[in-house]
Amino acid sequence: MNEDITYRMVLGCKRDDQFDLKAIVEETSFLAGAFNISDFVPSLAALDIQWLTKRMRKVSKTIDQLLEKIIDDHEQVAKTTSGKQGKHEDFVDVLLSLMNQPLNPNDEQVHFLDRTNVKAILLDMLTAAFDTSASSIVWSLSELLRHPRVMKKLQKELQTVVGMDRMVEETDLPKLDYLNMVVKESFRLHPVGPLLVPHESIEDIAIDGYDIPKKSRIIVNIWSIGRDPSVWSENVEEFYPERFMNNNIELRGHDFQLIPFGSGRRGCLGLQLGLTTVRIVLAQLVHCFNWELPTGMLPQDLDMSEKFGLSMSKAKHLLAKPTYRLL
Ligand code: HEM
Repeated sequence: MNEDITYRMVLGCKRDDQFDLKAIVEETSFLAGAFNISDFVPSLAALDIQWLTKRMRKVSKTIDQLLEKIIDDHEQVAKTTSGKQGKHEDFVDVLLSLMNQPLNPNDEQVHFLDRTNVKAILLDMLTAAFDTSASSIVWSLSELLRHPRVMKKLQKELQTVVGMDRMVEETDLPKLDYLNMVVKESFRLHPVGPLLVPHESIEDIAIDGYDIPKKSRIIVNIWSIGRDPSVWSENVEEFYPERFMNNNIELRGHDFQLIPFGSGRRGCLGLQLGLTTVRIVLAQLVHCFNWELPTGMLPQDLDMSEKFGLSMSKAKHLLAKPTYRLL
């Protein structure tokens, strides 16, 4: 489902079965976050002893073919619909409309965007959008399966606010306070970007007695912040959404104890979309279905190990049996 949403949202088209987007994005994220010994011993780079460069070349060729095809298709459609009224424009169309525009009216040679830039932006959006929402939903549902009390309470809220004769809609989301707390609690324990993306300090600064010079590479470990008892309290390892009951801690980057989307200028630009996707999909899964773990498995036995990469997903797939529950 997430693959379909991403295709439509970023590429403005239906899924192309010729390409396995999930595998492409997973391989790209793995390679981007992989430990590369040549970063520390540059003289080994030419040997490519971990075969990372070889794999990167292979995946980059596949990505290029996919993006070239998407751009070609959009250019074809643009030619045939040019000048027609009511033409629907998607994200790729907007980027293409900016392609080859002069950045400076007095200098025709320097362009705002070229074809390579367009492909890079599309790849950035695909990798940033694809795994993040899906992983967050899997983590949240897994925590609900491990905590039947929370699952029941959430189902009760959905039953009261939405009823049992229709599905949850986006307009219901502001009324679903407990859902909001469940999602925050899940992001606290399982941020899909545990180290955000590397930032750079723009001025000299001292934090807690440590001097950090201007232009330092800054890695913010939000995974640790989310599990720091001095920030949250003693029951920090427990999945307990009620901790958000009487406070205004938000996910938008103002409350530094909870920044799963980062903060500031380089924070996630898909925050609103990602958050809405996680909330609506989780709400529908919990509202439409009762969930059971495989026979004999107890909630506390559910494996919650993490797979570390550029994004942090669950190491083992979640297996659970749904039973439809709406009227
Ligand atoms: C639950 C879903 C998502 C989560 C948890 C998430 C999380 C993040 C995080 C932690 C960062 C790095 C921020 C920083 O270092 O300060 C980021 C960056 C980014 N995200 Fe998301 N994201 C999600 C969904 C999306 C979606 C749906 C899109 C696009 C439609 C998107 C586009 C981006 C982009 C383009 C950046 C890079 C921004 C920059 O470097 O300027 N994200 N995201």
